[in-house]
Amino acid sequence: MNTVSLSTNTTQKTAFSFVPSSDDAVIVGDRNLTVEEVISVARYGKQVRLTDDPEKLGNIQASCDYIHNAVESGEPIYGVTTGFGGMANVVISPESATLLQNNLMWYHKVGAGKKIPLVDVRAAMLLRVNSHISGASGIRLEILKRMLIFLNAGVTPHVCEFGSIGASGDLTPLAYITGALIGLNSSYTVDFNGEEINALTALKKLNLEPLHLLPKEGLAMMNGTSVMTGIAANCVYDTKNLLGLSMAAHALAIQGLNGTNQSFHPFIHKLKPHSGQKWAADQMLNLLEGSQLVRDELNGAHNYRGKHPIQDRYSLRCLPQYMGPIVDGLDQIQKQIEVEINSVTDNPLIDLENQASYHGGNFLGQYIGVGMDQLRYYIGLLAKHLDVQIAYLVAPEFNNGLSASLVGNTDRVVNMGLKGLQITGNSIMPLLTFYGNSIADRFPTHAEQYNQNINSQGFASANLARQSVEIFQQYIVIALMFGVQSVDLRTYKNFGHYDARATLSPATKDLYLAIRNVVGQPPSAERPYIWDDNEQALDEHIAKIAIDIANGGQIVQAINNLLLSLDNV
Ligand SMILES: N[C@@H](Cc1ccc([N+](=O)[O-])cc1)C(=O)O
Repeated sequence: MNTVSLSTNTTQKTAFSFVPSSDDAVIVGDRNLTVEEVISVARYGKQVRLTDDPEKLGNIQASCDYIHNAVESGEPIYGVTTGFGGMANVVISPESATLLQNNLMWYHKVGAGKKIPLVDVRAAMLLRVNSHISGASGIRLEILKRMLIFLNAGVTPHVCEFGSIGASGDLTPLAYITGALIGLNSSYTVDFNGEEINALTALKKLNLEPLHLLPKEGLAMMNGTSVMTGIAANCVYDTKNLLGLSMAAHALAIQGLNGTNQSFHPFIHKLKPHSGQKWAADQMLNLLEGSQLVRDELNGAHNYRGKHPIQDRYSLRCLPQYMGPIVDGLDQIQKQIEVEINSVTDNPLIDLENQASYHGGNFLGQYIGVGMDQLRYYIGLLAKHLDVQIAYLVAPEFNNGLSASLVGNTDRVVNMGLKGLQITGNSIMPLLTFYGNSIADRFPTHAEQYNQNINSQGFASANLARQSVEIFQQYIVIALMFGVQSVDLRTYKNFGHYDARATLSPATKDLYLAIRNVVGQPPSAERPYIWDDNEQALDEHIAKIAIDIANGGQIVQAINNLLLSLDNV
């Protein structure tokens, strides 16, 4: 994957570098967009085209005509011939109707904090076009085309992390996108294929002239959920990868612990048939199939194991029951995000058929606010489970014969193995459960002259979700490193050599190899992943694995089948 980090002091980190893709373009307006398509554009440079359906395109112009006529006739329409928000009692004359829209940009140039990742802004632009393609917003086709020119050329407006309460949608973040698109002023900046330049210079380089917004157009651009939804689409995509990697880390740990496969028997899960639970059980069976390290008891055998209990502890035995609600919950979140992606989220909305316009509130980002609260909660649950599994692996009282802290060379008495690594993990896991706290229920009570008196905090919730995803990308690395060391040690204990390629299930062997590859340490029969403490700097391993995961590299590709199965939970 052609991605490198493009972070500066003031841009939040998320790997991205624009490389236009030669794959078929994503078409906006022919059918609903999926999260997958949004990602292909936002992260992987897939080109975007507008539908050529004449009716759709005609409706866009017709909605502009509707607004034009309303202004001419002085019809009262919110935000077109009135002021904004709690000042919607102010009457705006036809002469001031254009000024009103351009002024809207100015008093929303109030963003604070760091810039959000470019991939989130790219997703937001795609979603804004997709929202306007319905012809209910009164915005010119020319502006939609301009957003696609920006997307297809890798030109991305800078947007700040603070400034939206997710109530009128993302007013301020979208104002930054709009200001750059129309070249309102040279203080708007963009990332032009890796270079930071002002919006006016960017327009020149693209052979575009600055544009003046017409009545309703500023409001149509800013009044919506596109930025928070773009962030949410990126987050749900990453979280599904992380869910897959969590399953794979558990599969390594189960093999390291010499667990049984019996707890995943279809008979058990047929009798409690939640779809997420069944998915987790089936996938765990796939992940363990053919392993020489598990106790193969699918035939109903229960073998006494001396001092060890006859059945596994809960973090192994109840894995499908614990994972199930998380799997189902993420699926539900993705479905809701996809509805939001394909929604018209501004106000007022124009009903061409009846030549009417309606005042409503589709800009309220509550689905995203609540959805991202839940996503962070699920990440916390995933992290907690992995933390338990690591604790299980390092404790000789419980780990079925492995060394304390998974020390490789036990003859070197000063070796403490993965003890420090566990503590790093312990320092992260509580943060992730903390991030699981909700924010959608903590909104300010007096927002904007009491007009936006309920608000979703969807933008903040999505920004927190991105942070949680990035932290979890570090945490999963630690779980995977424990998994790799544990299967090497188990292989030695049961077979007298350290090369787990020979003993792992085929489904986890690829992942194991990808990890060994990324850290530059191929498997060997002579020694496990970590032998003596002073032979490697584990922080370098953490960084390498984390980058590979964030970029969707070979470690994520190694579990591709598992990830694909998530589409059919
Ligand atoms: N989402 C608001 C639009 C809006 C509200 C407030 C403001 N504002 O500037 O306070 C601007 C725009 C509505 O359609 O009612």
